Amino acid sequence: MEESLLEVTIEKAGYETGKAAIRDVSLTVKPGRLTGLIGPNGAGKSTTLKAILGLLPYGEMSVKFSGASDHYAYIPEQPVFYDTLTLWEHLGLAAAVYGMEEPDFEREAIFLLEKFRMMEAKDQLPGSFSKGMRQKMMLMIGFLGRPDVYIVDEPFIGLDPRATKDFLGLLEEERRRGAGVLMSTHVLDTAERICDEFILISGGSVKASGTLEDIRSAASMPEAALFDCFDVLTN
Ligand SMILES: Nc1ncnc2c1ncn2[C@@H]1O[C@H](COP(=O)(O)OP(=O)(O)OP(=O)(O)O)[C@@H](O)[C@H]1O
Repeated sequence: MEESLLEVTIEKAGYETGKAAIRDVSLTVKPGRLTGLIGPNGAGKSTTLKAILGLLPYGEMSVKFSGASDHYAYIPEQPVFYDTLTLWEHLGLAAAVYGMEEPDFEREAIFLLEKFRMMEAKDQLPGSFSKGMRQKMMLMIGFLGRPDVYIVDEPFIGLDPRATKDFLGLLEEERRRGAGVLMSTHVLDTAERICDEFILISGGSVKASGTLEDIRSAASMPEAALFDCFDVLTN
């Protein structure tokens, strides 16, 4: 069996000790594969990602990054940035945290600035950026270190169609390199196209998981789009 980059078994996790916001959520991330975490507002998607990242006060759970793959990037839904650092300085700070050598940092940072069409904004402060530009900055910081595992919380809101295409192209390249991805999203038509597997969460627990075929079986809708299965399984 193919080795997983990340194996997660959450019995219970939440924001207060003893109070579970999510329960019985298990998932794996494999090399080159994209697992989509889907579910309605308030279902527990961000909570699941935060639990995996160790950001919650309460968790009865096991999170295993296999072997050398403890090198991961978390790309949050809400951009986080320093008001006094330019885009280039943010990338430099991330590179220092990743332990990158200066020439590698400069090559990769320039590649990403060109890829996301942000070269002109390189010396600007993100406080003056649009929502989409801030989101692109978070993506660039995530891609910079070329991690083994990407944990991405709703990347599509705020990105224009061209930026979405640039992002998906780069993610595809990273998957070919062997990186695995766990991504939460509401954009189900895109999820249906790009994900290998799905975890459908509602009310803090998993309602269905597996390939699109598995989700269709769970919904008893053999030919249906993910969107329609979602509707049936979360109602
Ligand atoms: N900081 C917090 N403190 C307490 N409860 C929280 C906190 N953040 C989220 N919750 C609760 O945890 C549950 C799951 O929320 P979560 O943010 O994981 O949903 P989500 O699936 O990511 O939703 P959305 O699609 O709206 O982003 C909700 O009941 C929510 O009220």
